[in-house]
Amino acid sequence: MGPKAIHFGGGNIGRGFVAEFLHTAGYEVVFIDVMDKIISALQNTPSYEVTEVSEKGESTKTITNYRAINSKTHEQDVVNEIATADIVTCAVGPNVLKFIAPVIAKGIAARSAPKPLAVIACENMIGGTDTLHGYIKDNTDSSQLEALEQRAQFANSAIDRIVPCQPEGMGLNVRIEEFYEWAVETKPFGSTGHPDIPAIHWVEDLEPYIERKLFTVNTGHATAAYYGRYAGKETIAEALKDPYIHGVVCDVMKETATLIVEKHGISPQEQKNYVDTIIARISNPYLEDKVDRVGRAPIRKLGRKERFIGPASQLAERGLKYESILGAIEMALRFQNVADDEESQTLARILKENSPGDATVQLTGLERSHPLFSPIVKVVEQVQAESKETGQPRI
Ligand SMILES: NC(=O)c1ccc[n+]([C@@H]2O[C@H](COP(=O)([O-])OP(=O)(O)OC[C@H]3O[C@@H](n4cnc5c(N)ncnc54)[C@H](O)[C@@H]3O)[C@@H](O)[C@H]2O)c1
Ligand SMILES: O=P(O)(O)OC[C@@H](O)[C@@H](O)[C@H](O)[C@H](O)CO
Repeated sequence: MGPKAIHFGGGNIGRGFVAEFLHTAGYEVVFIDVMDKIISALQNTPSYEVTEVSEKGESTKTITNYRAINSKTHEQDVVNEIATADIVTCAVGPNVLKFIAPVIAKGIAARSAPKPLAVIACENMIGGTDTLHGYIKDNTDSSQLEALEQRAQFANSAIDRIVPCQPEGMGLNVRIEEFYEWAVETKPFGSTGHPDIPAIHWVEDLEPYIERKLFTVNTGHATAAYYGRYAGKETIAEALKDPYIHGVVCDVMKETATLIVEKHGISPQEQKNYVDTIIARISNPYLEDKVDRVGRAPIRKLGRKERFIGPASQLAERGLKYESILGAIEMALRFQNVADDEESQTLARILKENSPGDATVQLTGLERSHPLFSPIVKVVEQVQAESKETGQPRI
């Protein structure tokens, strides 16, 4: 019998990235989700296809050897699976980590295997696994906390592959880009050694990888999404065809590059090559990645350690330029009342009900004494003024 992986989140990146590479590494994958539609499709379909699409054409892999459990209706089954698994991964979204933690805590408490469970959260966020670890500790009896640290090892990761929302009628099949990067820190595995997953790039210090990824790929991507939506574009590729938006995205990435080069000692040429690759990747017309997916959850994206405030605050602290990022933040603030995006409704409410300073604190978590605080307050004020005139931001 091969090793067993429990993966939370049978969505785009779950099926199109994590499960693909766990499968290739020889793992049986047990998908855990709360959506009946995904669970029954996974339970009733013995394989699905992951197709890489690029200008070179298409290349398809078939994924098999998986099962699926609905954690909403079969929690004890999930606990039993975790008790005998080798690895737990998740790609559920940063805001969902607190909801999956209780069942993971119960699963770890039920373990008797001598080898610790490897836990790797695969979310777009800094310290995703640390955050999940914190929630798991909150859900573990204080008498069991020492045992928890012996039974499981928690490693942060940086994960990069564009997996758009899939068109209707695709079933479980996923169309994705060819490029991928999955960096995971080695330290938490100590003398046990890390799991054997060839797709993973094991690194001692994850910070340069996660910051470079989040502050380049995701900052640029979100900038294209917010400017694109404002200009009435449907996809990121369409947005980047617009010379003005293309220029703004490049300017934003130039600013974040200054930080990446200065803070992480990456050479300017290496960072430039990285940026050029990202521009080509996000311009991929074969992906049909919608601006609403990339802009989703604007409050999360405006968070203190996230893709805009994260780099802009660090640039401001160093006295470096961040004006283009400020423009992207202004566009993010205009991502209000977007269909099926709860945070975009909350954003509209926060901007309507609060003073510019209070809204800035609520949305960004910036300290009032921070050098970035006043420039953001001005941007918030500007967007609030537009909404007052018309009842809506200028979209
Ligand atoms: N799509 C991408 O291009 C991409 C790339 C890198 C990283 N990510 C990150 O991966 C994560 C997931 O993104 P996605 O695009 O796959 O989103 P998605 O919405 O396609 O998938 C999320 C899945 O999690 C499931 N889920 C929600 N609550 C759950 C719960 N309590 N228990 C179990 N499952 C639950 C949902 O039903 C859904 O199937 C996010 O953090 C995202 O930032 C996405
Ligand atoms: O997943 P989010 O909402 O954090 O960000 C949206 C996209 O930028 C993101 O999913 C990218 O496609 C991905 O991070 C590429 O690796």
